[in-house]
Amino acid sequence: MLEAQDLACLKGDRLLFRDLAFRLQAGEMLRIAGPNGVGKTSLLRLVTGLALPEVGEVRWRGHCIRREREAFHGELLYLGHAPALNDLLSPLENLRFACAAGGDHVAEDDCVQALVRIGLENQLDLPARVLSQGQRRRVGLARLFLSARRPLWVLDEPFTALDVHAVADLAATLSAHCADGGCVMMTTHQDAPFARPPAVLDVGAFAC
Ligand SMILES: Nc1ncnc2c1ncn2[C@@H]1O[C@H](COP(=O)(O)OP(=O)(O)OP(=O)(O)O)[C@@H](O)[C@H]1O
Repeated sequence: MLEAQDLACLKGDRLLFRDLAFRLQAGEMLRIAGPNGVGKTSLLRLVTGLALPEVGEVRWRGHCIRREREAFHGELLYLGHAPALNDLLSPLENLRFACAAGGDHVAEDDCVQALVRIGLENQLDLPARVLSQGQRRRVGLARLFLSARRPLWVLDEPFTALDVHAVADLAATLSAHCADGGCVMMTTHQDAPFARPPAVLDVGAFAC
């Protein structure tokens, strides 16, 4: 479904990696590994089309994502490493805004159910500024329950700040998405109890 060939990434005047290639099929999970600063987030930004590679290209369903941008983004859910919340809005308002901004027209009841399912039933109407770091992370992750129709999930450090039960729940959610024919590409520095261990792409192996 998703593949990259000969990718090179330039940041400032520094080439982070080159000749990077991978393939991600339906039902598969790929973990992007490597030390701090090696270029994992930078790779996710290339893969999502938020940044352009210096060399190489990314293909989705055989088409270059630069040429089929709209169709590709309609099938992609990208969650960055920091939950992008408006501190003045509640989790419910933030989730509804994120869905609308991403082009998903989701009913309020479905947003409430997603937040309850991710463990925020007691925080639905609080301003986001009073939430703990783990609760902030959960608000962003609630989108996963509203994005089953998007087969490709690209997640930057989704486990950060989650407690042990939330890590297990998220691992199960990601495993279920793959079992349903979706695919997941993520960075993480921690182990999680996936149904099947993900394939690993070590960006350090392509570092310049
Ligand atoms: N505009 C820029 N100019 C120069 N260097 C940059 C620029 N933006 C990012 N970098 C560098 O690019 C490198 C890769 O950053 P990136 O966030 O992709 O790393 P990472 O592997 O995701 O790290 P971490 O594990 O800490 O999240 C870092 O060394 C960073 O300092």
